[in-house]
Amino acid sequence: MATILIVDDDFILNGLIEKHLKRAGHQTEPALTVAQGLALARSGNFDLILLDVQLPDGNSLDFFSAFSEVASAPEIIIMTGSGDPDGAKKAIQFGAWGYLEKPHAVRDLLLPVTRALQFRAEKKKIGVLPVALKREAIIGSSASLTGCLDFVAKAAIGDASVLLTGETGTGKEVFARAIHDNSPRASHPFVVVDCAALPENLIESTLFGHVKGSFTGAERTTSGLVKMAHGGTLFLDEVGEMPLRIQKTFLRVLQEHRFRPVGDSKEEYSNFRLIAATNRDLDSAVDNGAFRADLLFRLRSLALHLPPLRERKQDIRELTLHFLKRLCVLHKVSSKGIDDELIEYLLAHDWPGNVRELQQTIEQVFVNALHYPTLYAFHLPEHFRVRKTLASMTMAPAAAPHATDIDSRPLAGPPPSWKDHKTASECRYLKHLLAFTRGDVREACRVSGLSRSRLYQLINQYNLTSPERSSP
Ligand SMILES: Nc1ncnc2c1ncn2[C@@H]1O[C@H](COP(=O)(O)OP(=O)(O)OP(=O)(O)O)[C@@H](O)[C@H]1O
Repeated sequence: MATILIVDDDFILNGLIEKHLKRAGHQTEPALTVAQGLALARSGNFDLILLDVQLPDGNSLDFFSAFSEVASAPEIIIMTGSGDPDGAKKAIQFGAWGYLEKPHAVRDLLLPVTRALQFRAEKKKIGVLPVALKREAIIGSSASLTGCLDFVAKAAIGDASVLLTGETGTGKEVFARAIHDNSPRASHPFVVVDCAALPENLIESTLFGHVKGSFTGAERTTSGLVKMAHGGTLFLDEVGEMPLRIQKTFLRVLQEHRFRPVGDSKEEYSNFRLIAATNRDLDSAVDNGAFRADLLFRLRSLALHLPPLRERKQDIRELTLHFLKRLCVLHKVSSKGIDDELIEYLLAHDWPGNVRELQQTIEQVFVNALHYPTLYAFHLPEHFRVRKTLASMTMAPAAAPHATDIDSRPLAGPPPSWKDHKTASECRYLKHLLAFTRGDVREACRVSGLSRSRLYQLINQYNLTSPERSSP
């Protein structure tokens, strides 16, 4: 006998399902809304939840993780209208046990329920009932983010190498840490290697260590980052920037977990798990000969692509509240409210710098509103307000200058290829950025929303004068 929660606002259907399940010997509880369902799920000890999608107080898929993460970690079967392949796909991506089309929900009920309960019983027997994921640093409950969290839960169990891809600022490092923190290696170090910032002449020594006197300046024997990650996780950030000659060496290290410190005759061993991240298309890099196919194959045993923020705007409000709360605690000021118009502005933006850009924007808003109890759109950086004001004027959208446009003059003559145009614009933007921030890397990152390593990567790519790397 199992305990089953039925969340469906159709009172009659709910009753029919209850009757059916009770006849089969199960205990049931009905709920008519997301809120009621969540309250019951949190206070009860359910084996299974039958979850309708469209409920009076919201789409239950938006709360899927809240249902699945309650203490009893129930199986979930989604129920929705017929002919909704998207709903079915989403349900499975979220980790639902199964999917029932509503018109036949009563008729077809018992088979999936029995299977889900059998599966649960087996899980209990072999002791793999999911434990709640540690995800304090990861905010958001959109469908795509929840899918990424499911990946974290699965990836954390084993030792296979993981490749995280996604635009700058989407949270690749945050997810790498979450995999580590949820893994059996959590009590050992998480060591970050920023491949874009490795000094060319010291790469081997930084990674593998060196013995005293092996080169000028090697005053004492030092361990490298690979050794430091022994027992824990080695995180190769911006792995696409790793020079080819090191890629070859690293492939062997990855296969054998053995390496030789600079100037040493003996090999050392390190039992690390590898997670790598990149915002580059490594398949194209392989085609261009800039990245080794065999290394990519090794890195990509498990792969996760993190969606850009513009594709999961449902997370913006939650992230904003989180960043604001953190700032209030940090600066020891009482909590502040957020005006709805401000959220509208944030939702209208495309966030090329993703969560990092949102975080920096909220920091700016916080500073501008330091003495106010509520944050208003007025406190946003100027370019947000300029763009919104222009958009709301009668001006045709195409004629409205974009605040971040570098050159809004009409183009003349035959257009260059898209690639040439993109290269020229990127280079011009970088020059403008570096001149505007007088080469201050931290400021350039803040203004552009680029990460430090991505900025260096672009500076190298366009052969621009590299600013000081020592600034924090
Ligand atoms: N889901 C999230 N919840 C809370 N904070 C997040 C989330 N995703 C990213 N952040 C924050 O955004 C910032 C950028 O995240 P992170 O460095 O992990 O991105 P990234 O994809 O590794 O960027 P890059 O490719 O530029 O190195 C960090 O301050 C991080 O804490």
